[in-house]
Amino acid sequence: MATTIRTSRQSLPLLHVSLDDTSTMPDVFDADREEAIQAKKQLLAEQRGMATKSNRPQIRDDQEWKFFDTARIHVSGGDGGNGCVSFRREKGEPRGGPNGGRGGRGGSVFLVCDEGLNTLAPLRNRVHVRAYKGRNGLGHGKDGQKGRHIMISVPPGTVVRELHTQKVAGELRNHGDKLLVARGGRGGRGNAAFLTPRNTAPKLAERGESGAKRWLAVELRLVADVGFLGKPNAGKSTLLAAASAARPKIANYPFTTIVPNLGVCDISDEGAGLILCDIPGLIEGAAEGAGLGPAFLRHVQRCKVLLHLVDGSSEDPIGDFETINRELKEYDPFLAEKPQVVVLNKVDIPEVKEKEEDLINALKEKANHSRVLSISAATTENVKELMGRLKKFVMSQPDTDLPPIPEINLAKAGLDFDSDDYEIISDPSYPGQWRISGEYIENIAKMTHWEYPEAVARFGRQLEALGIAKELELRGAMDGDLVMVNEYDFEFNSRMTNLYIPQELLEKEKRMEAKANGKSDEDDDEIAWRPFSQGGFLDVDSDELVGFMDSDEWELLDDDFEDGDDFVFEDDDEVWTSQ
Ligand SMILES: Nc1nc2c(ncn2[C@@H]2O[C@H](COP(=O)(O)OP(=O)(O)OP(=O)(O)O)[C@@H](O)[C@H]2O)c(=O)[nH]1
Ligand SMILES: [Mg+2]
Repeated sequence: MATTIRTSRQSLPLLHVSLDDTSTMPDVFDADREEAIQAKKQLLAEQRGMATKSNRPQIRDDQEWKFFDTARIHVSGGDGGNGCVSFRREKGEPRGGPNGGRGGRGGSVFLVCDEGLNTLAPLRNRVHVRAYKGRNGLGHGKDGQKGRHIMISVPPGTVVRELHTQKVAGELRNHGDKLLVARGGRGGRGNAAFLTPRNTAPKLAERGESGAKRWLAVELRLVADVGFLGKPNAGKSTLLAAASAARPKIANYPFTTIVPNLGVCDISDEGAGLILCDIPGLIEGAAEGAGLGPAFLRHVQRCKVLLHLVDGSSEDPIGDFETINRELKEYDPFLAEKPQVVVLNKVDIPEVKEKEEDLINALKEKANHSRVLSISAATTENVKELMGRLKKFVMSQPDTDLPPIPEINLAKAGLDFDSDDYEIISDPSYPGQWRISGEYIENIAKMTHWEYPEAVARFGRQLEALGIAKELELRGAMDGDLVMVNEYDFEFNSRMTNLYIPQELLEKEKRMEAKANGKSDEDDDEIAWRPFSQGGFLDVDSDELVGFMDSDEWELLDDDFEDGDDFVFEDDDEVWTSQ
């Protein structure tokens, strides 16, 4: 079978535009000639249905493409910097006091309410949001710098939930409202913090606490005073355009509006400042999801008053009115309870004008109140009057619409979790093995530097203090059993003392003691002055820094900060004290 291979040459004639063919054009000045060429180019392109500068659709400016009212984002607070192990070294004082500084706190992630926004579109482009790490502590008692916070701007009316539990964490309603959604980790304490009369040369420090990490479901409920309701084509967008500077799309077909439009009333002094929200029209079956409207109904949940627009030129205006109210009741009884103002539209049309009085009376009867008015959104007849009355009515409404009650506090990180909240899991088919899970204990394990015997011993004391050691014993744990916390494991020891001190370190310790007592020999000396990370101790005349991580970590941290960045310091940053 013969296959046709499309070569570029084959497609060439299609694309080729003969610009040299100016024979049909009059011989004119260069500038004109240029213009003529452009005109011809455009003509050719248009004939072929190609997009040109002038006929290209203006997608960029189309608000409808930029409107998003839901988003999912993953936020992570920066990890705290690690504490540092270092000792003061001075001539004549070979073993000075500990002076390792504390790691800086990691930056946090905040959502901040910005009234200049009315869509969650920016969050769609940025799914993972990370705050900056705190820097590691340094010698000379210097604490590491704090990591920078990250602020995410969201529009008023943004409701934040934890995705996993769907619990509400809060709502950002007013400009400047701030919600902490992922706290940065605390910095680990340096060895200076572990100085006690009994231990004057603590060789331990903490790793930084990890920042909180979670997925969030973010949802926008526009905040407006008046929400428009009505069938498609009733003239809702026309009314919004008549009363405000908003310029929504208006056309004589249903579902012209496909996203909510907000406008601030700027006609008549009485109505000025009223925030109006125009949403897509509702149709029969909306409660079951028909049409576009239902998805947008939550945007009018925050409104104090609903403006129910009835198209006077419809075949059955009263039927329309009833349909909408029925659908509303079925879809969301809370919305159906909201006070309505009923407006008969299109009274500029003579046939409508004729029926105006009857329709108004019928609407009053069906609505069971007298807040019924006729207007023409197209000619703006009575629109000023309507806005003035609307504003008065809105002002008279009580502030019953409270923001959702927060059900979960996202301000917690690592050690803010309840220390009693742990679980000991054992499997009879694996005797002698125990797994401990719980946010608090897992964080403590993460903050322990397992290479430092003293740090491991301290972890043991913490297990004891939390009652976990006791609990293990009660459940039958024996000395030498395997205990696991996350990826860390160690041997159970009912006293939880001297956990896992490797033999070589113990020997080194002895040599140090011997040296301090003046009993060292040449060989020991050499070992003693090697850096701690290489198995030795400290240098003579300078601070010996022992970073917890290998040197890669330091370089990585440096990259996290750009020159000239200013760091945000928190006033309430607690300082840990040694126990
Ligand atoms: N004669 C007359 N026509 C009107 C009036 N108000 C709106 N219209 C026309 O009705 C048609 C629909 O108007 P829209 O404002 O787009 O209606 P809508 O309620 O926003 O419709 P959807 O967005 O589809 O829900 C347009 O052709 C408007 O010009 C009015 O007061 N008088
Ligand atoms: Mg519309």
